[in-house]
Amino acid sequence: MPKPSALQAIRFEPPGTLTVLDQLLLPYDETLVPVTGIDDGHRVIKAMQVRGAPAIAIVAILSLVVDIHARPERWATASELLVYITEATHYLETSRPTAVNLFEATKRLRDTLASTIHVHPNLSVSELCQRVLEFGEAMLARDLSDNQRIGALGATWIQEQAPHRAPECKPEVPNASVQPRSPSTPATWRILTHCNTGALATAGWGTALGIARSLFQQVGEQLHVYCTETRPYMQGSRLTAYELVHDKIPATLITDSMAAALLASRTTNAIVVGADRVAANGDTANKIGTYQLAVVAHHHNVPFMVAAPWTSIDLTTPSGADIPIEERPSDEMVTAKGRVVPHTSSLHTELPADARVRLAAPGIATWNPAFDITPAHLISAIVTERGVITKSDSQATFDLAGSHARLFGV
Ligand SMILES: CSC[C@@H](O)[C@@H](O)C(=O)COP(=O)(O)O
Repeated sequence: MPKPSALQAIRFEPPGTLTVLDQLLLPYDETLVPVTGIDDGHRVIKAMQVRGAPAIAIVAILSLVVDIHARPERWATASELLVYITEATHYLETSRPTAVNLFEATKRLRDTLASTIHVHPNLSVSELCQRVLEFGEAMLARDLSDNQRIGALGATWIQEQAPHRAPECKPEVPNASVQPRSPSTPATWRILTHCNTGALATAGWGTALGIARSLFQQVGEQLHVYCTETRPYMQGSRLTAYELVHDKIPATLITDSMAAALLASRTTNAIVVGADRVAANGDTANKIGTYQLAVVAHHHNVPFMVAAPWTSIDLTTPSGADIPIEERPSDEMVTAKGRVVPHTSSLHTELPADARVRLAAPGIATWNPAFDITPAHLISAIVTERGVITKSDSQATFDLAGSHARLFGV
């Protein structure tokens, strides 16, 4: 089990104690929220107190673990418990629709338990509860090891494949979080990332941000990470910046609208993002704003990398057109309600509270998709824990079913 750290989104003490870091309050407040069962699990996922494709799946399953261990006397047989688990996992699936990790984990759990009971018809309720606990603990351990593998593979790929930066590049934007780099010393390696894909979105280390961590381990201060704010939830300014400052990785925050100007003014080795669902042809659903970064990367001939464990790859979904895109409530876009206020003015304190969290004119209509689809032809590489998957420039899509067969030896 990974040792507790300030960045640990999920804290589980087997078999029945689960808390999550309330990410609506970061970076200003580190509050742990207890998750005592599937209702709490559904609520913290839907409200985005915990978020990130892998973390959503892990918290859903662990909320079921604590739920069934609370009062196992509710069931007389393992088969009765399996009925409850089946209903509970389908309920947890209604929390958020896009990240496939949740559906992969719930289906795999149901199939595993049904097979177990078929082979061991006399399994007791407590023995089945134990199997669910082991399943959840294995998810935590596997996600962390997957991320560290993705980080190492991605960092190596960038150093081997991404264009080395010209020395005459402009220096980095001054960086307050570590010893300010002398203006005349530009970084050797520069990457841009979007949303939050670090320890706060996973069991630890992270996927795209895991690549940044691994690259920092290898090249140190010669790395400079640029992260976008990622409106409207602000995963970048509130969470990724928090992780980068915590790890003392040289970094600069930019607004979402600055990405094209950054690539136009500073040679960037790669744009590295995560994924909520990668379709069989490589089309990728990720945080809203990812698609436009891929277009900008293509225009500037910058490698565009998707970092995703195989639990985020959905071979049953043929293309991006088939991926459900979550729409979030309007007030999450036009107010800071429910999360820390990104721009609380110290002036005008006489205004009513609502006016101080309102970010748009009352009455304006909104469109608030939480994700968008990046077509496979804009993606240079998909970094998985089993290997980096690429395609020739003449290929518009990936053959991920073929990659899976090759990498898993099936
Ligand atoms: C390793 S996290 C990968 C993705 O889940 C991440 O990039 C993302 O889009 C998160 O969206 P969120 O809405 O914060 O759950």
